[in-house]
Amino acid sequence: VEEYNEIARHYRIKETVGSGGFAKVKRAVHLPTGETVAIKIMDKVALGADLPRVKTEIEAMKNLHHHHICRLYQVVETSRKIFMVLEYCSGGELFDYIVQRDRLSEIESRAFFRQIVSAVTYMHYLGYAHRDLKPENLLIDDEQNLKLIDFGLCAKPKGGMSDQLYTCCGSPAYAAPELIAGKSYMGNEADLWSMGVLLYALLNGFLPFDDDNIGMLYRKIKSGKYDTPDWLSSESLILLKQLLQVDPKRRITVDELLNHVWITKEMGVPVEWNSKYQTSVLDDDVVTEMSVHRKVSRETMKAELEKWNYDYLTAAYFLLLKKKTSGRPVRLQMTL
Ligand SMILES: O=C(Nc1ccc2c(c1)CNCC2)c1ccc(F)cc1
Repeated sequence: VEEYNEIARHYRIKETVGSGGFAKVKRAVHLPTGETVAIKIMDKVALGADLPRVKTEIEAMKNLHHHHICRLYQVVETSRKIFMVLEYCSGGELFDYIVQRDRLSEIESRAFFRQIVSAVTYMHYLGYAHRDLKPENLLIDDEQNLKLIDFGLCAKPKGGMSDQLYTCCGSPAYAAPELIAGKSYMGNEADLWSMGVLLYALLNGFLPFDDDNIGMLYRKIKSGKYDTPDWLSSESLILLKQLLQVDPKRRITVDELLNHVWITKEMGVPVEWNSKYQTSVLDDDVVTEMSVHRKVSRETMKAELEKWNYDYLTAAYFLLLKKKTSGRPVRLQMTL
């Protein structure tokens, strides 16, 4: 109970919308703005050795501001719990979306895959590799936009993307051959393989490499051989072949992917991977509303906000900004 007091002061917690390994996710309402959020709740004792993964995820999300990456609004840590207040994605997981439809058309797959390419290119550009790309980690918001989640395994090698990574991680069915071979591997190259598995899942509704026996699964991945159902177009087959290249050095790169003929087909333009969010400059309307509401000067409020503490102020700022971009009034309802 006292664990929740801290969070309950500003949020009305609603139903559980997901529960994974060591986290439970609940829908909640941010009381000062009325906006809906998702709160990921973790128990530090239950986390055990996985606690560093949560710290990794929090630090990464603080630096990743992109319209196809789930936004972190606030972090609350009590003696026993960690609460991450995140962007709510009412459409749930892409995984369930595909299962409900058996498989997606090439046109719908292209629309989603371009968003994934946008998010992953942005991450790679900032020196991060996700390393756990799969449909369960892609959520759909209320405008059919994909939002990438779960940065617990992402890596930002010290020496930039050229640094090799060693830890084996992620979900086996999406893992690149070089990763399961235990060799050193490049995070961005492994992400490209996983994107190939993702594209295959979008277009077919099942996985290219699958087996209940982990040894058999690894053999299939290393073989690089997968079925090619007759509904796949020749262009789709070509792109899959370029992504699911067993040799990482022969695999397509994100730069080649951005304006690939399959990616631009009927869209006419390459993938725009730059973030639409402008976080370096504070929004005037939001600063005004917050400074008036807290009865402080704009300068004081700006100075507080620019600390980016990911506290109630950061959450109120981002959620007011979200209201503004969605065309809703930039108003705070109660004392912060
Ligand atoms: O919003 C989330 N999940 C969510 C929201 C709504 C629904 C679901 C998940 C699944 N059932 C349909 C409704 C969510 C957001 C961030 C996150 F890290 C994890 C989960």
